[in-house]
Amino acid sequence: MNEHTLRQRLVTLGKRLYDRGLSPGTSGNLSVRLDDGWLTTPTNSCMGELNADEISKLDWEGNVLSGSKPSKEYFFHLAYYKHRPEAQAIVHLHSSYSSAVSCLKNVDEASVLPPITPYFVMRIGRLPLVPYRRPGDERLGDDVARLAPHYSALMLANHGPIVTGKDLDATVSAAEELEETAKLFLLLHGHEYRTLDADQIGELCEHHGARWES
Ligand SMILES: O=C(O)[C@@H](O)C(=O)COP(=O)(O)O
Ligand SMILES: [Zn+2]
Repeated sequence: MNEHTLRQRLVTLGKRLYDRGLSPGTSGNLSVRLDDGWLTTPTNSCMGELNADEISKLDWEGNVLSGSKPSKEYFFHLAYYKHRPEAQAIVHLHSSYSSAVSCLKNVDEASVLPPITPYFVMRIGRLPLVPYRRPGDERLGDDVARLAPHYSALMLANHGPIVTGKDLDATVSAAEELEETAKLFLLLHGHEYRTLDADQIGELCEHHGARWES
């Protein structure tokens, strides 16, 4: 897709996330790679009301080339792109169930959600917890740089998820699926439940390119 189409797609998908209640108020940010830089949502923008012409365009040093002032967290998007070449797009949300899970005590910090469904394993994989930092704290860029080569998605403690993917549409879909998995996980609280076993996960890795190694 060319830049013009991707700008329109950011507007459409931002509205979809907002309308589904996954990005309340002015929370969250989206970005996508271009051949000559990358696009991100402006800081303090409402995902439901993005304007294609105001979307910020940056270079690979983080300089703004056009558009409005970018997300204050442009630096963790940049870190993900630099350290995970296959990441073509990034979605950060404050979606309720995922954010609720990000606040739980005693979660497995190697993956805050267990492998309860195939789709979660295939589209997200292991989801490590990133220790809490104030939103906008540039040390988040270092955290992301360290983890990006190994994980397609991260959970920011007491905040929300960051999801990457092979293109913008796939990344938004994966973020939606993550939210559903977080919801299932919380619904299962207090119940005995199965997780996928090592053989079942291995099969997903073999047939669908999933990754679940520690
Ligand atoms: O939680 C925050 O403040 C940010 O992580 C966020 O979601 C929105 O920040 P901007 O992208 O700067 O609007
Ligand atoms: Zn946030």
